[in-house]
Amino acid sequence: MHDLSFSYSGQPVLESVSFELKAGEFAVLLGPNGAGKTTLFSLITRLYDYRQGEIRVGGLDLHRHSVEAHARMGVVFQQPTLDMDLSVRQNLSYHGALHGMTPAEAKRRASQQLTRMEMQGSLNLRVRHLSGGQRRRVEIARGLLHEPRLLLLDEPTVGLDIASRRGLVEHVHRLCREQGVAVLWATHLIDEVYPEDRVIVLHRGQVCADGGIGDIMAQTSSDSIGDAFDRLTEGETR
Ligand SMILES: Nc1ncnc2c1ncn2[C@@H]1O[C@H](COP(=O)(O)OP(=O)(O)OP(=O)(O)O)[C@@H](O)[C@H]1O
Repeated sequence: MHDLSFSYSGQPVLESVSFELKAGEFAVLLGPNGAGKTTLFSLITRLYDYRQGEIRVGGLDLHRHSVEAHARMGVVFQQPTLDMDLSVRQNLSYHGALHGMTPAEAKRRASQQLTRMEMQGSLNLRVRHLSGGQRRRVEIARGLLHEPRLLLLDEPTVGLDIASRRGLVEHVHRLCREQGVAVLWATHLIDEVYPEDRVIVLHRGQVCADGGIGDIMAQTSSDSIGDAFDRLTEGETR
């Protein structure tokens, strides 16, 4: 994205945000509450429209090629969006149908993605009967069903216990390595950052740092990544 700005009723929330992700890159969009992470996701997914700046997915401009650009991205929203009374299979089949897959193709891909998420045994279970961590994994499997180039996750570990949180962070890092999909993971939790991740720090609607952990520590003359974020966000990340 390039020079993206957005306001709610005249109140600026994003100011000239620019960054680019490469295939297979895991980028953490790190910012305290209210930094503008969800707003940024809402613009990429076109829940809101933007007038200033440009967003491209796989080279396609989101305004001019909306349908094709959306076919190239998978999204896990902050609030769960699975149908609780349908089975995992039915939730995934419906998503597959929306992306033009035949039932057989959707079934094959669902079983492949669920196996990757170590959830193959849950295909016929109702979502209501799954734990919070399992539901999140199903949402990720659904987000990857149509083989997008970009996977967006907005604070996907909210409400999960520590073990489920760690498991999910590990799973998505592995998927990113194995499938070459670019991942944009929004969070305010420093401990979800892996040493090799790229970190884009968003503070009050602006990107105030972008790079590897080592670069960001050097830029801020900090001894630890926690210290660096405190300096960049004036202590709002904790
Ligand atoms: N629909 C809206 N109308 C007006 N202001 C909004 C709206 N949604 C968000 N905001 C404001 O925009 C700013 C950015 O909010 P946003 O939800 O994008 O931040 P965030 O980084 O995702 O925070 P969180 O971690 O709490 O989800 C906040 O000041 C918020 O109050």
